[in-house]
Amino acid sequence: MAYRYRVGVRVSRSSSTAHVRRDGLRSRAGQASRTGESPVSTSLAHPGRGLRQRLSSILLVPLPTRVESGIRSASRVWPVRPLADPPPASGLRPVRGDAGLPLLGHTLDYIRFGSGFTRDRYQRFGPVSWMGAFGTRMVVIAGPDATQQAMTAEAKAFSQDGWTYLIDAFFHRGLMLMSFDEHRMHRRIMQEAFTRPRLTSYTQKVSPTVRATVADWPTGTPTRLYPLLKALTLDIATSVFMGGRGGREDTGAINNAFVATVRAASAIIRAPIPGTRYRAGITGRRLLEDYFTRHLPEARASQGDDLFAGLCNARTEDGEQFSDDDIVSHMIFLMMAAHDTSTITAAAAMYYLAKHPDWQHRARAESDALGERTSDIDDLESLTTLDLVIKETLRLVAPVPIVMRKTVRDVAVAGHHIPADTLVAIAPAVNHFDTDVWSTPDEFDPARFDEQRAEDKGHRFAWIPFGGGAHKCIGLHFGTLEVKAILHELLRSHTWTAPADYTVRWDNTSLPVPVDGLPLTLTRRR
Ligand code: HEM
Repeated sequence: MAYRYRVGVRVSRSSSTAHVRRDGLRSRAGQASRTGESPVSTSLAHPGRGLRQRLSSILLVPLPTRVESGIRSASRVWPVRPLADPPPASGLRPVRGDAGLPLLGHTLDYIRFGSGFTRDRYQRFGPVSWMGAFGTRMVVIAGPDATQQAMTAEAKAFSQDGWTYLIDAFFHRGLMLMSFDEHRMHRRIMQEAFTRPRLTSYTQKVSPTVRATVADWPTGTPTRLYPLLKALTLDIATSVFMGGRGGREDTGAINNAFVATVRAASAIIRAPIPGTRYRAGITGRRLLEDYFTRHLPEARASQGDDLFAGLCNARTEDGEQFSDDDIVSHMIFLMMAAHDTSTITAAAAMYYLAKHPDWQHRARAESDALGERTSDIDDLESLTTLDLVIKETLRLVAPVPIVMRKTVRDVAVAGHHIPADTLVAIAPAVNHFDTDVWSTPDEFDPARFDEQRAEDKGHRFAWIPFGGGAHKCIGLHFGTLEVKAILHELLRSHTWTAPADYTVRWDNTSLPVPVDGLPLTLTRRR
């Protein structure tokens, strides 16, 4: 990779080829420089091109409120029908819902309105409904009671094949795609790579990467923070997950492969036709398999304290361990599971802290009190204000707003009959706004999580950004620590602001990402 931007900044000192342009755009294999395009010229200062970049999809074009609510109402015009008749004398009700547009169903409504759309349907149909989406029909389960029932009491009726439908082609044999006994066995082995001593070593690697990276971030002008954070979390993953192995390879290509696999999950055309998102996802998967397979022998031979070596050496008391193929598949899934979710959380937290300077100030006071030293796991765990801020951020912007399942037999949820072999989307993000649990749920109010108010304790399934039951996120502690380390370092080194009239919009094409890359203005403190 022997190209340079005319005006650009190296974002990371730890990755050799990961370049991010001054406006926060990650390089796409040097395209911009080869075409002679100045990176700064693509910044917010140039409305024409900026517009194209800001609108990640034509579906997300901001519209006047009247038109927005018109589009929302249009999603309600379709005839409502029962999904299937309940067994006679069962006392169960049919699941009601509608198919939406031919083929597309309600896919476009979801992309545009995200959890706003699922909240609408919850109000309209209650905790169990069905809709057409992603070329098929799916039941949506939402609300704390129904979610709890599906994820715990009736969990045996739900396999992970709902995920298989959406992402198996790209995340084949990731832990989240496994069900029942096989899942239990793989999870037991993987748990060995997530013990407290291992988390301590992973966390140790995060702060130095963050410190080195954010020192180079542009200041004094609106900068798209999301791509910068995404590059940073990829650098962190390279260090924590790979122990620096492969650090000299084209991290830009690896990043693009991840982006392609994640985006392909919600592709409307679900066949590998050239030029489609789906095809790009398949190509990305191949590249990632090749990448991890190449580095596997070295990771196997090492006793390293990175996650890759951790998976290679993980062994249960009964001697169960992963095969080479397992490790490659688990690494691809883990990198994806950790990378986007942490980036979204860090970006959303930065947004809320910009909009609520009182909380930024309060969190900074705690970070400053820790002093200059590189924070370890105990330091990060002591940052209680950031705890509240991160919890509230995960409530308002759940990085995984729906989790997928498939029924393996007929099952009753909240008194509704769901037939066997039905695709199911459980919607945690709806629970996060339930007015039975949360006061003024649309407001950013981190103190709702403090010991006095403890609103989250109102229901076991009120706050479930990491899911619940057997598949609850295995990386929830590491994910939280990573986001904390990023915010902690940023609070110490910078302040940041957003214009008073700025409101972020989220693109829900796959996991939620800020449509405009999140332009915030950083100011260096020292
Ligand atoms: C803020 C960060 C994160 C969020 C919000 C998040 C969210 C979730 C959710 C909702 C699930 C449940 C999926 C389901 O029920 O089907 C899940 C599962 C999972 N997550 Fe995370 N995650 C985060 C970070 C991480 C990190 C850092 C890692 C790895 C280092 C990770 C690895 C996994 C794995 C392996 C699973 C599958 C668990 C299983 O099926 O047993 N996640 N995550």
